[in-house]
Amino acid sequence: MDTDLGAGFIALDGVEKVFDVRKKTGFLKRERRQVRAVDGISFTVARGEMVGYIGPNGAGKSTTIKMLTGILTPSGGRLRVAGIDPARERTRLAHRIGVVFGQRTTLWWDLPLIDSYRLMHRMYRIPDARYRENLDRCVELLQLGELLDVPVRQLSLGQRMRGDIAAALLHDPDVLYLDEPTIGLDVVSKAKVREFLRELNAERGTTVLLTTHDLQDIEQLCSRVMVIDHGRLMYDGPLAGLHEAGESERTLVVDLERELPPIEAPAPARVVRVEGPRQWLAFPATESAAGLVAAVAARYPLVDLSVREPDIEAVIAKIYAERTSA
Ligand SMILES: Nc1ncnc2c1ncn2[C@@H]1O[C@H](COP(=O)(O)OP(=O)(O)OP(=O)(O)O)[C@@H](O)[C@H]1O
Repeated sequence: MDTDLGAGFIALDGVEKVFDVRKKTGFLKRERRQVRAVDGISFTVARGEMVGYIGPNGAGKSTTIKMLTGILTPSGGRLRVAGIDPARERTRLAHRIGVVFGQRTTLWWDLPLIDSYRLMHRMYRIPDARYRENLDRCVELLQLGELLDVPVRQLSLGQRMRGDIAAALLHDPDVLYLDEPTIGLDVVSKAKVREFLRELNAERGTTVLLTTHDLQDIEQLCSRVMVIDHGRLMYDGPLAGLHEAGESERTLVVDLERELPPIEAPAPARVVRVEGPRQWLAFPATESAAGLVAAVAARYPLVDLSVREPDIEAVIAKIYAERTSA
């Protein structure tokens, strides 16, 4: 199917990326191998959409993002971001996009945060008034006020991440690529980052493509999710549909007052593990936990309980197994 590249703000049509890998197999002997990191991907993202782009390790997510920023040139297919061919006009595109890689920083390690921002102000030739306005807004919403004079290496991971997100937004990009923006953050920092992204999207209409292993990032931010595996698009639709496609389950972890036989839970919930007074009950991710919690609490002496979200890798693995066996 030929995707109309004019239709989406981000548009890919049959995009491929093949890496030539040379592996040493002996003295003076090398084997050449090709890795199809992205294997014919087509999708469009409308302006202002917030989309999750997920998949297991090595699925091809980073390679896709690198092609969308112009860092890598596709081996085949066509792509456009804001009407621009990224590989051909990387510098022009740089003024339209912001990128945050959770595991790396674009900030200068030894400089106070504000100095990195001043450097970006000049690098991107951001008009003074716009720079001021964007900086003030980010400082306020991301609570960076007290951190501006602190060298980046002294910031905590959560503070550094907020600093990085601000850096990606100083030039007012139309598109923001986020690669694992909440990785390693504590619950409070995660909430702050998510809240900020929601506001950014609602107020500015920034288009966001989000890569994450944290299903809650997607749940709280994205109405649409794309799943990629082995360089191919396996699923494109709402998150709820992903749960159904993968028939995923959540887990209710129950701490009882004492060791007891497995809890008799209302079907389809069932006990999947017992360890002393702690029991694990699996139930469909599409159902609310409230009914199950009430049923258990009415009959058993509880000390504590918590709900665990389905493991995203497990959901994807199930989808993949179903598609390949179909
Ligand atoms: N520069 C490169 N040279 C050779 N192979 C590469 C290169 N970059 C990526 N690959 C390979 O391409 C495949 C896809 O990698 P990619 O980094 O895009 O996956 P990913 O979905 O981002 O994974 P992760 O979640 O681990 O970051 C992997 O098999 C990887 O080893």
